[in-house]
Amino acid sequence: MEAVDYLAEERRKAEFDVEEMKIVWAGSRHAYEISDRVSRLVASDPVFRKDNRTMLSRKDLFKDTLRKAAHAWKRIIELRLSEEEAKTLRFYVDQPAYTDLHWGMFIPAIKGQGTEEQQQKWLPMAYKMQIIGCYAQTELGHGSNVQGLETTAKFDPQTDEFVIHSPTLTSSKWWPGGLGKVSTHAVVYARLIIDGQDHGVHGFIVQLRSLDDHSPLPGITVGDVGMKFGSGAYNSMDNGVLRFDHVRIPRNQMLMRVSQVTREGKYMQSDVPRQLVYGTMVYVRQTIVSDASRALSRAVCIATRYSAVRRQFGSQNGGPETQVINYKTQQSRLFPLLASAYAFKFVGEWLKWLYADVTQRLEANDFSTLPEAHACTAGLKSVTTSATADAIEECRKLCGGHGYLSSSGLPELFAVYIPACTYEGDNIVLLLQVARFLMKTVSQLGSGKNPVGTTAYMGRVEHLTQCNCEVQRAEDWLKPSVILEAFEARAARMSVACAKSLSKFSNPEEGFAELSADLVEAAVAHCQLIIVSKFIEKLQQDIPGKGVKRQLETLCNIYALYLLHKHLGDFISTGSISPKQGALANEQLRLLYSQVRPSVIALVDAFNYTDHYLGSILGCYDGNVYQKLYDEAWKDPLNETVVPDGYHEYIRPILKQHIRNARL
Ligand SMILES: CCCCCCCC/C=C\CCCCC/C=C/C(=O)SCCNC(=O)CCNC(=O)[C@H](O)C(C)(C)COP(=O)(O)OP(=O)(O)OC[C@H]1O[C@@H](n2cnc3c(N)ncnc32)[C@H](O)[C@@H]1OP(=O)(O)O
Ligand SMILES: Cc1cc2nc3c(=O)[nH]c(=O)nc-3n(C[C@H](O)[C@H](O)[C@H](O)COP(=O)(O)OP(=O)(O)OC[C@H]3O[C@@H](n4cnc5c(N)ncnc54)[C@H](O)[C@@H]3O)c2cc1C
Repeated sequence: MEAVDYLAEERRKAEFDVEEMKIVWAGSRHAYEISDRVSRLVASDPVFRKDNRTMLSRKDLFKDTLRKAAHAWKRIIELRLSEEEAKTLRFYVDQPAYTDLHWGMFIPAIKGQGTEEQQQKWLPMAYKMQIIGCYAQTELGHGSNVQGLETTAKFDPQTDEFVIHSPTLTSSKWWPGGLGKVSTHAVVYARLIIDGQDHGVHGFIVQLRSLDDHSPLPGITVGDVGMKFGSGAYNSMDNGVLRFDHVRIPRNQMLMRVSQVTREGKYMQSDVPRQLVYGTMVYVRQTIVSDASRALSRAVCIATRYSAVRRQFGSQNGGPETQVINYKTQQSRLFPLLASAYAFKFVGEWLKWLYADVTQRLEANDFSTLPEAHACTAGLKSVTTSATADAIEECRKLCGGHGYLSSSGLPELFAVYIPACTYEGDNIVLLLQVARFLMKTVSQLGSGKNPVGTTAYMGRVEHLTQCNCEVQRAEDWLKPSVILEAFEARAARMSVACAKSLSKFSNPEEGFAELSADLVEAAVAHCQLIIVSKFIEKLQQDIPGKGVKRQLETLCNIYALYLLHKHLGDFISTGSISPKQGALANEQLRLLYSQVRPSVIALVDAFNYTDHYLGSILGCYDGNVYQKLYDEAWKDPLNETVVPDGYHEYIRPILKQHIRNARL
């Protein structure tokens, strides 16, 4: 059999209806149709070509990004694309650009923190891209500690203006995407100072560049922070540095939904919580969870298809060697990642719902679910991005040597993805926020206030800290109630243990710092419980299509039992399960790998990714890997000449040195 036929043969083995699974993956038939149409539109447009991206110089890459962003905007207008279609277009264009921050943070910041009047003034211009904005929060000296920002906004009652200033080197804004070379405006986070009194960090709309010739306005120093990790990758983005030298803006450019400054310089707070100033981050963290499933599914699609094509060892009587996907070690590394991609997809959908719900409540001045929304977005952002970053690297290794080639698509995907563990909140810092939320929840148990939402399980803490797992045979691990209780017991016991240890410290903050590593582990256990439980909830829905639900059940079990195996120490040391039950879970996991094996190619086909989007020779749909790798090699600039540039200067003199030496 030719390499090109391997995937066709695999597709024949699928035990479910792939077309129906495509709809489940997309979220709805409507979303599937949009995704399918727009991905083909992008793939067939030469402006969106990206196969040469990693070869471009920084300047050429940046100009290419500007061209793509302008072309995308033109197509959005010409084709009258809806918001959903435009977002899908951005996703398939697959090149980080200033527009991500304009649409993803600048506009949401004004929507979430601006008054009605401010929204009416700024949003129409932003929607038409008559102004382009970014989100300027982080500084050279402070990122995680938002309260520690140094930029100042002093109110000048004489002129009814704020004076924005960078008092120190460390107060220089540093990192904001789109700031370096493109943004005309920014939402700038600065300390509000009135009459010498510091009112903490607030958001201000500041114009940075002229709308006529794009030059920085007086008092503004702005530029790009420089090359980042990897070739291509996030270097298409102009992450920027910005300093203010007493820049004046009108008073009405402070975002005033949360607090206001009057003409007389009086500081007033609305009855909305101060934390709404952080609202844009909650919004973006929620979108990052869905992005994790996209990046992970892309890497998994590449590694799965290649693993079915690649053969090593095991040839019998001159027959073909074994497909590497049939090695149990390959399966135990790859299949949990496939299951994780589906798990992150469904938890991302749920988080989107949670965010919509909290937004609706906020509009009605109900702030009760804000702390949970913060904890869920922070925790799930952290857990899904860390797992995805590790998984992309694992997929590279699963593809052996060829995974290290740029044309595999994996090195660039890794380089572009890993900052997700840092931006929108360093993952450890965010898990500590979840831990604070959990410790608060535990401390309130027994106070008559029942925990709700994702911490509702804590309401059964007495049972969960005493219950015994009922598993006696491997197949008992297939019961959703058994899996759920094991994950709930582990999470509850880890939180309770941390709370007990904390109570021994006379200074709770000192205790929190001392125990922070354990607290992070408790937070991870809680977040993994959320992901597992949302996957199980998804399966309670009506899911049509032959064999679709069954495949999803298998994936859900793989995801849960893989986590259980990986964190066996937690489960056993908390007494949530016994060592024997841990061994039975692993036995069941092996059986599940065999069960899902015939369908794995179809399960990655269900992502419905075009070859253009995947950007990988190893992952192409037809599986014609070797011919494509061979052809691609000859396109490298080094192969433009047979004898390389530099031969006469640097190679020939070495090769000929014996002649020179002989003459001496
Ligand atoms: C191959 C091509 C592929 C292309 C792929 C491209 C993909 C592109 C996808 C996406 C694009 C994304 C682009 C990303 C751009 C990045 C942007 C940024 O990074 S913006 C900057 C983000 N910065 C941070 O996240 C900073 C992190 N720090 C904080 O959030 C906070 O300071 C804190 C650490 C959470 C809190 O610190 P602190 O302890 O000082 O807290 P306080 O401020 O005192 O507040 C304490 C109380 O407030 C509650 N709280 C905190 N945060 C929130 C919140 N966000 N919402 C609600 N409540 C909050 C906290 O719980 C405390 O409550 P109580 O205990 O007092 O009740
Ligand atoms: C590609 C990229 C794009 C970005 N885009 C933007 C943007 O558009 N706008 C913007 O404003 N910002 C942006 N940022 C900045 C980003 O939000 C910050 O880098 C991020 O919040 C982390 O902050 P930091 O750099 O200060 O890390 P630090 O907080 O300095 O982290 C350094 C180390 O210290 C640890 N640490 C810090 N605090 C604690 C603690 N309390 N307890 C335990 N450990 C701790 C961290 O875990 C980490 O290991 C971007 C960053 C990147 C990389």
